[in-house]
Amino acid sequence: MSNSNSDIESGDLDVDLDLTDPVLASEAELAFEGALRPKSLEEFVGQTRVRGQLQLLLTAAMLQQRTPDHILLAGPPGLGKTTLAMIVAHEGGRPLRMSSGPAIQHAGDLAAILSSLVPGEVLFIDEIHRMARSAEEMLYLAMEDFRIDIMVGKGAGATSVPLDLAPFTLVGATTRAGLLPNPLRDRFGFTAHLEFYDEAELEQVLARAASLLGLDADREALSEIAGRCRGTPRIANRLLRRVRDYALVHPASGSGRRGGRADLTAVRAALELYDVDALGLDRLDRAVMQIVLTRFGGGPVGLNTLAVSVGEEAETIEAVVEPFLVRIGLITRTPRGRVATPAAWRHFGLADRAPGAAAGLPIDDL
Ligand SMILES: Nc1ncnc2c1ncn2[C@@H]1O[C@H](COP(=O)(O)OP(=O)(O)OP(=O)(O)O)[C@@H](O)[C@H]1O
Repeated sequence: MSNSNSDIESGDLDVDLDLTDPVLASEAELAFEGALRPKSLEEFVGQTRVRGQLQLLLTAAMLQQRTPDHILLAGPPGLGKTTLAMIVAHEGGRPLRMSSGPAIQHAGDLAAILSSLVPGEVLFIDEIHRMARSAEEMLYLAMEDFRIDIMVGKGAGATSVPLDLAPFTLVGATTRAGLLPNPLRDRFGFTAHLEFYDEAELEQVLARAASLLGLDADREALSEIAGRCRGTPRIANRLLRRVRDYALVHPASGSGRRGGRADLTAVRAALELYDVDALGLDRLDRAVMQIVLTRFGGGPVGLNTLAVSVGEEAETIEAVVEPFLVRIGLITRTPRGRVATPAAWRHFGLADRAPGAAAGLPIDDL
């Protein structure tokens, strides 16, 4: 994909309300996202520990002239797993094949991919926890011995024919590392757990994206977006684009710049329009919190009940919504379900309805 500014700018002013789901993102959003992907570990912002570990792994492989060990990237969506897989291929000058767990529903799907890999190729399997069990078992042997056994024929006459594969590096990505069977997890030479980004790192991501977009953005404008993007670069970049739209439509007076300037006023107005609150909660986050607080009196609420109540997949709640709500201290996970914290009651202006409030307890003591 080309990385020129004109390519990035060609998808102007499409309106996309979804800020978290990559599947539902418009084509223009995906093109925009792709154009902003860092191409090297040096350009990749944050995740310092993981970057250092990956750098070591790739350099050692290069010095020994072998394919790097298999790598598992775990963490919530939008933190850079696909980007890192591309960097692993790019840094080593290796070709990259991309697939995903849901696309591998039979061992034959995987055999077709594995048998056509060229030596040294990087195979990226996104959502690897959703691959069919039969394919998973084929992958064990492929990862360990670069070999698979293909079954020929059926019933009593079936025989297994070994097939040697070209050496390759598997990069698996998952939002649910806990769902991977141990034999698969153990075959990765390195597992990276990606963390949410802090605000300083997100400001760097945003400054880079603004410069690639040719957008004149104030430091305080970027800092405001950084505080509202759920610790996630993908959301940071999408919010920046909405802010750019706003600045285009409402150019700041006297800026003298075509397309306007992204200042604090533009950021606040754009984020209000798109329903992103001061903590970065979007509509789904708020719907989840409202259910916990008002329908279940603060909890505990089980994951499935929560998912049904907001009309979402339990997996989306668990992988996308919950980690962020836990991280910013609005809910805690207990063995009996999700429970709202005092901070949640306060954030939603419901402190007087919190359990114990009627007895006059201060909210922090609840
Ligand atoms: N560390 C980073 N520095 C700069 N930009 C980043 C970084 N991490 C992610 N991004 C940006 O965020 C966007 C989303 O990243 P990416 O697609 O790699 O996330 P992901 O973890 O693979 O998400 P998913 O699990 O949904 O596939 C990319 O366009 C990329 O530009």
